[in-house]
Amino acid sequence: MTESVLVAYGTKNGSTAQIAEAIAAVLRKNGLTADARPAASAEAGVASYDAVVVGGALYAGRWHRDARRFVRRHRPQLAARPVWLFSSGPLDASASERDIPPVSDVRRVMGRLDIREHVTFGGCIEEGARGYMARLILRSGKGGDFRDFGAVEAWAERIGAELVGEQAAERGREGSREGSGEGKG
Ligand SMILES: Cc1cc2nc3c(=O)[nH]c(=O)nc-3n(C[C@H](O)[C@H](O)[C@H](O)COP(=O)(O)O)c2cc1C
Repeated sequence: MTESVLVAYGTKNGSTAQIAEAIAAVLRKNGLTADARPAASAEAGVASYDAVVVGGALYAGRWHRDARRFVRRHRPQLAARPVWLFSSGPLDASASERDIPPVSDVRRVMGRLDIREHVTFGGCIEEGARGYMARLILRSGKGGDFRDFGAVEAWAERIGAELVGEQAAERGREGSREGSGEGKG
């Protein structure tokens, strides 16, 4: 059976949702089933998925509340699956130039769940963004789109390769068990 991946995201202005969609699209290209869903939506249940990617926008040094709540709510199911995390935030090229360490909310998750990897991608704030601070950032000319979709897709390719590789290895083990007659009788 094809492995299925949930890409759950917490966003305020929509740019993290687009990163999640890009990740899901790459996973599908790799032959997996993948859904990008708002972390707050009821649909974002975990039980029917084999692996989970959770992403959240960064606001004032915090991982988006929906991403935090999602992890809290689904922790037992997440603990039983491969999990990757991402953050999106920096409004400059820094995330493309170096690894940006996880914020404390994400570090806390990493202390409680054995996740595969966390990465921080550049963020985006554009005309129409909600909130006084967002408007202030835009007015001061510090807005823009700093998301590096090449980096996002490369990361998703790695996740896809890992899952597809593990799936093939599992099938190989099942095949050799059947071949040796193990489990029969
Ligand atoms: C009020 C405000 C606070 C922000 N705080 C941070 C921050 O602490 N760290 C960071 O890397 N980016 C910060 N950002 C940038 C956002 O994380 C970035 O715009 C992100 O792409 C927004 O994601 P969203 O469109 O999914 O809501 C902030 C943006 C705003 C408007």
